[in-house]
Amino acid sequence: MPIRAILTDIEGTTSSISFVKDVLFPYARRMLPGFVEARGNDPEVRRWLDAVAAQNGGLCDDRMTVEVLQGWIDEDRKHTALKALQGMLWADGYRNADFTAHIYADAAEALREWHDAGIPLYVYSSGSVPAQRLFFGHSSAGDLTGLFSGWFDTEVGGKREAASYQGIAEAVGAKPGDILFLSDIVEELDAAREAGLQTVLLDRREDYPTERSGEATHGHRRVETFADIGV
Ligand SMILES: CSCCC(=O)C(=O)COP(=O)(O)O
Ligand SMILES: [Mg+2]
Repeated sequence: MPIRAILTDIEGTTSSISFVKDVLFPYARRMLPGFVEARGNDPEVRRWLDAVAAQNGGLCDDRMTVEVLQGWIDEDRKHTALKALQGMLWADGYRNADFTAHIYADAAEALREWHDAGIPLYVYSSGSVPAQRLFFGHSSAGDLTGLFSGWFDTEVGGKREAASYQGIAEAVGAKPGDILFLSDIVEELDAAREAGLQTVLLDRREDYPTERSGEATHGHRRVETFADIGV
């Protein structure tokens, strides 16, 4: 089947899980209390703090809200409010060069090749769109933002829901069957396949030391690097 657009996940797909879990999440956890104290009255920050407080019975003061958010970071909750706040926190880290976003060399190379071949590239991650732009703008392979034609986060819907992929196909103006979705999570690939997208499972040894095979792949084509995708 022809591929007219490629949609990619980030964590575990273009980039290592350990960079997100061992660098980005601890940074956000550490910086959160000072950030809320300094910027808690900015409307863009307040909006998300209030959303978290409302979800917890509306009785939270900021200190309690910070504790709730730190708990969500520990649980790796993909909550839109947490992801929006994390994006704001990481902006400082990238600006101060506290870290550079990890991208697998094979992913950077393939993304450049596909872009040069005229294939539109899109990102779909639980990380907020501003966080995605920061990530690819400060990556170990340089500023890759120019390679992408569009960005999607959980504002379009959850990554395990078929409707999200239908929404993305409509937004990019392509037939679902012409889009290839890349992810390390089989439940995300299941949802994309249900919406009619083509799928490939990234099964990177660094992220998943035990190879996923047989039933664990849910019938999705499996590769270990972007070089094996063969678009
Ligand atoms: C681009 S922001 C850092 C990644 C992140 O916060 C996250 O939750 C990654 O989720 P993904 O959907 O890319 O697996
Ligand atoms: Mg992922």
